[in-house]
Amino acid sequence: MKSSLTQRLGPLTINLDRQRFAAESLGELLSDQQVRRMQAMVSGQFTGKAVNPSEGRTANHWALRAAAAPAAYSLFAHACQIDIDEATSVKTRLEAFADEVRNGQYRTPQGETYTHIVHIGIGGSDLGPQLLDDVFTHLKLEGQHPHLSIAFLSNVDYHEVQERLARLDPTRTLVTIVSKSFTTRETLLNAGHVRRWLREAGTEFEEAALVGITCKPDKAIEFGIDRQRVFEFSEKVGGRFSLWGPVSASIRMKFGNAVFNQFLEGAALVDEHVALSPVADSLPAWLAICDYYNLQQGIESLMLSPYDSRLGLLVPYLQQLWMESLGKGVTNEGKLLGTPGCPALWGDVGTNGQHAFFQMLHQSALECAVELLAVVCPAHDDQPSHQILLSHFLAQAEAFYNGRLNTDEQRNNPEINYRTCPGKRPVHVLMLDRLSPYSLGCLLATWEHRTTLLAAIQDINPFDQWGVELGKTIAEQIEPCWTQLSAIPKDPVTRHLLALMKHQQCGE
Ligand SMILES: O=P(O)(O)OC[C@H]1O[C@H](O)[C@H](O)[C@@H](O)[C@@H]1O
Repeated sequence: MKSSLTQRLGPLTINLDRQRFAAESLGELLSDQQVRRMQAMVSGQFTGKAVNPSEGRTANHWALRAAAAPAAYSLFAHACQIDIDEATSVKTRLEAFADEVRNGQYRTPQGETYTHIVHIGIGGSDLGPQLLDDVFTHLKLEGQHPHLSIAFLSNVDYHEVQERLARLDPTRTLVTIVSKSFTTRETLLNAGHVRRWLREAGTEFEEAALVGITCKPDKAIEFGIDRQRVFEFSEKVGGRFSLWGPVSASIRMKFGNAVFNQFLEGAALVDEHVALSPVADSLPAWLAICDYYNLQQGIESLMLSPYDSRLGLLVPYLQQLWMESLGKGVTNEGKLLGTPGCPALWGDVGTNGQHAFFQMLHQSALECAVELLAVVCPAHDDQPSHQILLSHFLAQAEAFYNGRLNTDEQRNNPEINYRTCPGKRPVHVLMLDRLSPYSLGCLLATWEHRTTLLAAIQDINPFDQWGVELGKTIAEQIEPCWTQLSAIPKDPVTRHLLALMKHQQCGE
């Protein structure tokens, strides 16, 4: 066997032996120019260069972790000391407030402790904290507050609002309104619903309960949030890279600062590794190079299956990071990209996926890469069942690549070819020693660097999302058409559909 493409970083191990290329050094798969762009992306982030050219911004989400692990950064981040200081100062304020909520110093107007948090936000202001809440709750961490629960409100769907609020007591609920822009329609609408619900219990509850997390503190104050409880983060932190900072305030409150800071330290380990490794040799770079190579082979789909139920929300979280960052149509120079900027990312936990969509990946003509993630040491003591789970994990990794009955002769033999599995699916194997705040931080920061490096290889901007604007603008134009007779949708199909809906709703 050729030398193994295995790399280990802290609690994370990757293996890339099952790929379609033969190169022993992944850097060989790239041009010098691509490697230079990767270098510029890495050093640009850590030295405050405008790596987000379409918005003329730096990207300093990593400074949020530097606030928890300063030593690691002192080696390379002098140029961004101001960003680190800013992140540290808001972290200190937030830590103090989270402690006050946890230890009952910050109380309801009736002098009781808070028992619920409603976290309102969407996209980057929701997916990360939801993932953290889910994983950390499963981990049964010592720091977890015994009585504090979090309910997330993201969608603009009143069914959800009703259902979530019905289970909560407005006199003992704290509300974190999380929005980088503080203009997002869904978030402000839900915040309005929740504010009314609090007000019905008494205006004093509304005044005490609201906490704002945003880059636009003036807007949060204008909304009615006390300045003391507005926690600001930098405009240079992209929404989908923002879970490391005040966006996760509710997580600090429920699980404690020590737990959250371990999560940041896990991410800081990856930053240090990426910054100090030869650029094409870092662990995230290996993954990004495989992703790029596969795209060039026409493999435009990536199925991710974590073999651990506690990671059930990982895929939705990564879908935003990956596809909002890399789903671009042009390069930084405005040239059309010939391929998608990333494979479409989807998947579900193993072994569940094996009994649903794996069949299609084993036998159909769909070109798909496969990423399987295992947690080697479980948090329970039923070793035999974990060994069965890991056996399935290892078996699928083998089956996707080796296939079955896949010689030309077998494939063309109708007597047996219904059993043919072509194999040669590129397989990325990822293993975490165990699941912890630290290892999760390490995993998510790995994906962030993988994302920005894949962007650099292709010369695309991973930090903007202009496509998202289009639907928002059209929705703004459609909204008044429900109530104003003079407002009519411009598009004839929308006009037709709206008329049908109105008819069905009111029998017009
Ligand atoms: O945090 P907000 O400003 O409310 O934005 C929430 C989300 O809005 C948009 O959908 C963007 O595409 C996302 O990147 C962002 O995370």
